[in-house]
Amino acid sequence: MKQDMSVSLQDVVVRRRGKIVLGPITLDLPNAGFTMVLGPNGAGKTTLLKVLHGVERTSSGWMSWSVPSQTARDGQAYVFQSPIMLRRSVRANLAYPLQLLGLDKADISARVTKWAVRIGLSAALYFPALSLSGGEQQKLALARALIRRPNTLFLDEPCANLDGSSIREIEEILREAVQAGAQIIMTTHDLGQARRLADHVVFLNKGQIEEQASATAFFDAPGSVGASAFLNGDIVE
Ligand SMILES: Nc1ncnc2c1ncn2[C@@H]1O[C@H](COP(=O)(O)OP(=O)(O)OP(=O)(O)O)[C@@H](O)[C@H]1O
Repeated sequence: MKQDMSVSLQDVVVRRRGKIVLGPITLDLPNAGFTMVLGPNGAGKTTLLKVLHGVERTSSGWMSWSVPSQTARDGQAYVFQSPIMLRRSVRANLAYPLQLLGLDKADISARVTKWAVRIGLSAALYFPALSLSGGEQQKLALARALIRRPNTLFLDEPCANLDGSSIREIEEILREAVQAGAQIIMTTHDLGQARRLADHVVFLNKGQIEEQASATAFFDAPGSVGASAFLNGDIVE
């Protein structure tokens, strides 16, 4: 059974070299399936994802999940824009998070086999992960995150620089994860992808939340000047 992992931020501020790069942010984020964090370059999207994941030091404010913070942390996975692979085989990369969880060998083998098939890499199980193409590495990174069945998956631009067929495959895997009960909080510069996947949108501009809405409301009738400009492909002031 997946737990409902909603999160609240109150007056959260992140400073770097004395400059505010995010906040102050006050936000109640429901578990909405797919939440897209959108906004222009440098708006603070990656920083917000890292705050939510607990790996970005905040200067002030507080955050609370609807479950104890350790439970929230244990249920999270984060896939970076450039996947970080162990310098080992595809199989070792898939097995690693399950070994950390202490699962028995039979369970690990079954899950690794299932995911290798799912991402089309069953013939490459013993290849070095670093010999894979960019799209294959990204699918492997995603599988390595999903193989331990997280409640909350953070994805920072998971499809940057990938071709159309890789994007399609990755979106399908993400949809299945949400159908299975995970929530996904992700950034993308691909507005087509945001429209295809989003249930909920958080729009950031200059470190501030300018709008938060259901995907339908956001895309059909954006409520802020910045979001309208962003959706029109204009320069966002
Ligand atoms: N290590 C750092 N030191 C100082 N400033 C940083 C650092 N990393 C990011 N910033 C600044 O913090 C702000 C927010 O960056 P962030 O990466 O969160 O934005 P973003 O919306 O994800 O951008 P992009 O769409 O370009 O990935 C930007 O102004 C950026 O220049």
